[in-house]
Amino acid sequence: MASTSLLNASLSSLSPNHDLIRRHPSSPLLRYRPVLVSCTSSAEGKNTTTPIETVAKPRRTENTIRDDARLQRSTAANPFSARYVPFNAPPGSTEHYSLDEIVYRSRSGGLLDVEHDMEALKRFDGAYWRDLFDSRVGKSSWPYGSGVWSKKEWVLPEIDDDDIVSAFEGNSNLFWAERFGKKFLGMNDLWVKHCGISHTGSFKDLGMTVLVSQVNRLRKMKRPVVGVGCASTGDTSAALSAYCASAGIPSIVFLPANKISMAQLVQPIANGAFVLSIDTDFDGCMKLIREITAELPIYLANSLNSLRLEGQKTAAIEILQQFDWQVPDWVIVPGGNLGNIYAFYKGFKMCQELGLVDRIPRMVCAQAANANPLYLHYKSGWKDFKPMTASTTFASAIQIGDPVSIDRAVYALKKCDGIVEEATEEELMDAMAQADSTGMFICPHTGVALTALFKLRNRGVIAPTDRTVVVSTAHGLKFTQSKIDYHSKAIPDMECRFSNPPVEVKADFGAVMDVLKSYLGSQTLRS
Ligand SMILES: Cc1ncc(COP(=O)(O)O)c(C=O)c1O
Ligand SMILES: N[C@@H](CCOP(=O)(O)O)C(=O)O
Repeated sequence: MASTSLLNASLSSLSPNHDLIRRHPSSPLLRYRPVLVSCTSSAEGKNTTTPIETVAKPRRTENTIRDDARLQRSTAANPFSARYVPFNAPPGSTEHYSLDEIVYRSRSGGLLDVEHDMEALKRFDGAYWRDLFDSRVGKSSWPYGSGVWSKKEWVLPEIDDDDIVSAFEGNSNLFWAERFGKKFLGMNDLWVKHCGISHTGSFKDLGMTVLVSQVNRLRKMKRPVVGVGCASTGDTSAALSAYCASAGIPSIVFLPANKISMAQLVQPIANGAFVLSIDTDFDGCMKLIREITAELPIYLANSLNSLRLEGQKTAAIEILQQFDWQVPDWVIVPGGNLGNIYAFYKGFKMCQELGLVDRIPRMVCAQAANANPLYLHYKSGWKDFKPMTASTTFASAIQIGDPVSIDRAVYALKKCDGIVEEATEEELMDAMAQADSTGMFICPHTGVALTALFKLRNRGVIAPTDRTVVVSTAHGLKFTQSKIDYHSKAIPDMECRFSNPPVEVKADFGAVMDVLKSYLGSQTLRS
């Protein structure tokens, strides 16, 4: 007999809604000090030298890994740089800003992008970059033990290692979804990139390490940054508050009241952020934080700030790396404020432009049907974009109706021959339950992405043997209430076809035997 009460009892009073040291030549400073001088050049004049192991010096016990990094620092000038430029600027545009300026918008009010000196990066060939990035995986050297900072030259090349605030984020698991792919989709090459198995439980850590590191640098430069603020559906605020707390920087978070999960709410509270619970939705909070950061010395941490995307793009590079630099056919990403889909595109595109791979994957952006402005825009043939008021969705972190990165998302999807899909509440919850039943424990947003996969497989757009990666954006443990509701069959108008409620049984040998025999019998019959 199903026991809703068992599942809900302990949580009912709480839930606000349903919910390094091997010294390694991994520093580019180390690499271009001796290596550039002595390197051999290829036909195109590129450095083809691959990273060389240096002998590990015994570690002085009083040194921290930061001290070790300082000792390894080269005196040679850093050849790499980056700056802000208007996003998708017209040819001939000369507008640009130093990354040390506090600027979120171009002169015309448009989005910004971080532009790297690609000519400097191109002085090294694809094999060089592949080998360099590969040489840094799994190390504890500061800061390269981080999956983000292992790509530092492509992220924030000019920051001093001492200013970096990192939890050694990234290097997340790329899970071969063998049983899920075979059982539900007839696929043999399906993968889930678990970006949510991370310091604060979502992919936001990848961007936040970059943003908070730059803030740390700005504060040391005595720039007027008293605190860092964001609007959030729960994950950005968790990441911001953790990285700020780690660096001793005040954080301020604007949360839509009663619209985020309890696990997400408690994260900034525990990390000492100044938490404002505001009686509006995410879009209302976003509007407020933009107005407030224009008035007060609070640095904006949402993905409107293009620095964030520099960290997030490393997840795309990591996927290629984990496939030994083979390019998957499809990458499916759940979308809300729409920074991440562009970040993935940018990561893949840089790998192609710098010769690490020869093509980029097609991408799919998946939205909840209750918050689907991008989907509607796509369906209209990219005609007029209309922001909307998003309705409640179990995929609460993407309950966003007026995404700030709409232009970035459309650009990325057009460039990669991308597709936009949507998922109803029932579809996303069923997909989440199906994935969980094969050993995963995913969040509802990943359920949205899996629904998109189901639909594209059913329509024959994605073939059974296509190598496909579904990006899982948050840890399922942040969204347990939605799973409790589902498995309790406590969701109005939802069949909850894959629910698996606990069975209540008396503490009696015979009674336990009876239910077990019945269970085992049903298993035998099914196999
Ligand atoms: C768990 C989760 N998945 C997906 C997204 C969507 O990412 P983006 O806003 O970059 O589209 C977000 C945040 O919006 C999120 O928190
Ligand atoms: N899901 C996000 C929404 C805000 O997105 P951002 O990437 O612009 O910060 C959250 O967790 O707050």
